[in-house]
Amino acid sequence: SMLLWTRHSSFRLPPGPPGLPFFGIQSKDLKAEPWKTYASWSVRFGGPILSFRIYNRLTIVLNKHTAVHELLERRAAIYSGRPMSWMFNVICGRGDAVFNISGLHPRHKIYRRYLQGGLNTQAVKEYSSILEDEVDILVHGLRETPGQFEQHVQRNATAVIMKVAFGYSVSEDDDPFISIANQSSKISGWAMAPGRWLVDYFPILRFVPAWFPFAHFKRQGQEWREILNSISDVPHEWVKAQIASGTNIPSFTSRLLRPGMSEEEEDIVKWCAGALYAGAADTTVSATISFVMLMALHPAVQDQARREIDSIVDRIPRVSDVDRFSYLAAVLKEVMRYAPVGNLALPHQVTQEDLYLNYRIPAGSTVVPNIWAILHDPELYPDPFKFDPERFVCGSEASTLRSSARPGQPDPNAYVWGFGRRRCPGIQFAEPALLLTMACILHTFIITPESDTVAVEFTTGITSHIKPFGVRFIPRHSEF
Ligand code: HEM
Repeated sequence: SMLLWTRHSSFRLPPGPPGLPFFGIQSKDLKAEPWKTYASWSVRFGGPILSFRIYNRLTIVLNKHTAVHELLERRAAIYSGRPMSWMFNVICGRGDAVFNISGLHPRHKIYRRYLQGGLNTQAVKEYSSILEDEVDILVHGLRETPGQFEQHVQRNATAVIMKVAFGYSVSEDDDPFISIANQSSKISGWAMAPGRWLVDYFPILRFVPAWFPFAHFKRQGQEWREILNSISDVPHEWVKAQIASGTNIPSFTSRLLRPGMSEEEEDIVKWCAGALYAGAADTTVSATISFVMLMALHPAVQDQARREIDSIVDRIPRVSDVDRFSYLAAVLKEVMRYAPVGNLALPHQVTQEDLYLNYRIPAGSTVVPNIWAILHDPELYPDPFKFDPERFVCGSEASTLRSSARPGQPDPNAYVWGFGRRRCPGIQFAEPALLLTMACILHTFIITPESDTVAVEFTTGITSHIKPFGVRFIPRHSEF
């Protein structure tokens, strides 16, 4: 096929499992924690990078930090694409979304500029009161109904990003914007499921007319396209109506909208605001859940973090305090290392044929960075399955959030946010937001497991977290 044709054809592809003729590797083989499967293939087949096929599409997995730095960062000019999903991008019409658009498309640069403008340190200061109001609601919820811990964390993440993106206040239950957002991410998950849609592998099928007996995918795709289009307009139109009636509160969208904007410019604002929800909701929830579970399992770490917070503030922490919590910053790094939110980041696509360590990387291959394997590489992180924030404690009083890790143990921030031109644009927002949540929870509660015997297991998905087990939130003070 086109994909495997190459001018470096005398060089071998990276090693990997051959899979079945025609089918290649089947998606069911990658159902549970595929990052661990990929890491084990590196041992079995040898070498820091692997390749395997699903139908006719080649995936290259990067299991070593050296490969990730060399390819996704140093050679970012040709490694910043996204794999083409015919079902999702073309038939469902989502190709212009920030996450899906090619890094070579001129719009990608504009998106990144808008996102950086709306999520930098200065902008985050303007969102402080949103974060603080919402974390107070979270802490109150944990006090009232600790058994619904996951729902409280989910509500918090959603409410924060809806207010930041659109100035919209989420209501108590059955919020229409939340059901829209959930519907959209559910459909996206189905439409992007690898191996599910033959048209992703044999794009010629997209020309099959929708009435054709086996063209279920096409009728399904057209239906999803209409739903996705109409629901991504809802919050945007809501902001415009608020602005028109003079009742809007400042948000990412309202700051960028100007009278007389072209349709094209408005479309860009809409896709960027939509990406905020998609980028922030599940990631923040995963990190927070893993943090709570790890605190329940590691009381000494929990105590030390709380002593630091108590020594700095004698009230509920605020955004302006979080830079001073250096041990807590080390805890966050270790949570993200031990339980990475995105174990495989998002797949990149290489847009030109390349050669690495004498392996050929054909143009169009999907390139998957195995962040989990890197963060559990014993050469970088001795005893990698041990949870230990001391790895990242610098010793100096002046150490801050952005200080680098102790020599020898690289800062996980170099990996957990992805790579090169596609690196997460939400870091400067996500870090203080997470530190605030962590500090407020530890200030208010002591977290203990309900049972002495709990096994640490992880969920599988684009994001992953420790599977919640029963925990108690024991209040340290009575409310006011
Ligand atoms: C714990 C929190 C978070 C983690 C671990 C995280 C991680 C990531 C990762 C791994 C990627 C893919 C990078 C790549 O392709 O190499 C990504 C992309 C992205 N993230 Fe985040 N993220 C987090 C929070 C956020 C937040 C809060 C926002 C927005 C407010 C956000 C917005 C985005 C966007 C828009 C992209 C797509 C960038 C592109 O395709 O060019 N993320 N993130």
